[in-house]
Amino acid sequence: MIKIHDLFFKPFISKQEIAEAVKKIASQIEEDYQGKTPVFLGVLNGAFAFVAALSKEYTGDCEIEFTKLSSYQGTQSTKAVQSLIGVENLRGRDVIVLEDIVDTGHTLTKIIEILKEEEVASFKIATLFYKPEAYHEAHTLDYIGIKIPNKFIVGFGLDYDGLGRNLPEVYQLKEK
Ligand SMILES: O=P(O)(O)OC[C@H]1O[C@H](OP(=O)(O)OP(=O)(O)O)[C@H](O)[C@@H]1O
Ligand SMILES: Nc1nc2[nH]cnc2c(=O)[nH]1
Repeated sequence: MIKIHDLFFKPFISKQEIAEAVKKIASQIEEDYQGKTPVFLGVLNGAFAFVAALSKEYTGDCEIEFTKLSSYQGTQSTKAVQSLIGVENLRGRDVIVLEDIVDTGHTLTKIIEILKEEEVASFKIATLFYKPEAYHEAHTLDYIGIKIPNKFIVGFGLDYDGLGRNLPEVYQLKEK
């Protein structure tokens, strides 16, 4: 068990399980994008670890870009998702959005809205972690690493109030 700020977290997803999920997504994308050069669009800050891991497993040509939005404060999602960094130069490109986690889907919905405005050629969504019980948006997720229950997690890019992103495995909030 670990303590971050005021909360306790228990080990939940191991390094090996994460590595396997990343490899699975990389090979699915490779199969679907043969002969193409997709742009991996990482959603900062959380997706940095997933983008780094996935891009090292991906053997085809690809470009890597980042966008930054923010919806979480503490352990609660807020509805107000704001675009902070633009997504320039994506017009006509095959974009794959890389998310560390899809929870309520508010962040994703905003990103999709932006991608449509940018007139990309195509886009797909890849997420390392997915909370099906929390997701109520319409868009289908194309590549899913690991489905998890609707409980707050930290590690492998995901933070609790700024801390925990550097943990190499994932921890789940321990209920009192
Ligand atoms: O599906 P949702 O409920 O919108 O939650 C998913 C988003 O929440 C986290 O980002 P956050 O807004 O916490 O910013 P961060 O990546 O900088 O930590 C995560 O990285 C996703 O982008
Ligand atoms: N750290 C963290 N960020 C999130 N953003 C959406 N869901 C989560 C979660 O479970 N943990």
